[in-house]
Amino acid sequence: MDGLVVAGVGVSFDGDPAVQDVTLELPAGQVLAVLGPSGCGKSTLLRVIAGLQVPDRGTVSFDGADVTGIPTHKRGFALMFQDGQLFAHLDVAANVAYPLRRKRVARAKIAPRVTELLNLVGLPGMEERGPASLSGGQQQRVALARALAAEPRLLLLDEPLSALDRALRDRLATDLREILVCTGTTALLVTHDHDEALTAADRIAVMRDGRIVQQGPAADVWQHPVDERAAQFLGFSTILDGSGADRLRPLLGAGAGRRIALRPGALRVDPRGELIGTVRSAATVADGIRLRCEVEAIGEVQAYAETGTTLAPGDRVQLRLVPAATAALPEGPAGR
Ligand SMILES: Nc1ncnc2c1ncn2[C@@H]1O[C@H](COP(=O)(O)OP(=O)(O)OP(=O)(O)O)[C@@H](O)[C@H]1O
Repeated sequence: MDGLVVAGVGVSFDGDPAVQDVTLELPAGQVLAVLGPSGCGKSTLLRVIAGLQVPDRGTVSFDGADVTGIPTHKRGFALMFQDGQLFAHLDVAANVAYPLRRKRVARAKIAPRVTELLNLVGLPGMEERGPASLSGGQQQRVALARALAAEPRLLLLDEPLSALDRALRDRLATDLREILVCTGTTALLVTHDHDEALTAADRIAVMRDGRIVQQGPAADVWQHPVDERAAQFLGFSTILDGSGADRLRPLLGAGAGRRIALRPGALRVDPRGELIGTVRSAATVADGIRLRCEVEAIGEVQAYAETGTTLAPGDRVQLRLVPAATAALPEGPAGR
């Protein structure tokens, strides 16, 4: 297969397994997000792929060739970290040009390429700025331009947006996706942020306790979390079974399953809504009014109303279920 194949990789530190039997596929030209909580082994896995960590077992291959024993600088991969790690003493142009100089690209070709890369990441005309004069988001854009400069066969991104605030992170995740797609870059991103993973990636692998518990196209993983813990990690806030799931199943149609996961926006106040709830609390948030509602046969759930709606504890409301914000969970015990 063209692209990255990780097969049976394991790494232990002093006998404690950090990565266990990880197998991953990333087809050329696609973006894979490895999504998992802090300490699950994401960075260790990324370091193995980069060649910075020797695995105890397993192999890393790229475009059909085993690269497990190849040193980092000979893999043709690029790395980008949470804090960009720009060279503070070099201006933006020199930072972006750094990999080109190392590759001994002809001097006359470097300046136009730097201009092109800065345009690509949305920083036209910033060549002479110093890293310290840039915002956190701008610094990450420069780091991305630098990582892309040498046209890596594979771009490895370790929590590239985690140091940024939420609004900026959302915008940059969208831009990152566009930039990776339009340059045809094969990229692997590790993150603990499900929104970032869904925005940026074609494929998602969910990692937990050193293992990949689920992987596939982003939409499949999103719609069919493998278990309850994966669902929670993917941003589903409520898991219903028993009478709660029975009440919702007719609203979801065939294939709804016996356990149903709801995202925070799955229930909306709507006069045509099929469910009746009693408001327990209401709080104004950025995108509307967030309610806790008691719904018969379901219990207390989160719901949203449009900004400007006046609601108080004790009010009766009709709630509409948004099927796209639900997922079917497999039956059986909660995830490990
Ligand atoms: N060089 C090391 N020596 C010893 N233990 C390590 C080393 N690197 C990582 N570990 C341990 O391996 C486990 C996985 O760490 P890793 O950094 O890969 O997780 P992570 O998912 O990337 O977490 P985070 O997002 O917090 O960085 C942790 O228990 C960590 O303490």
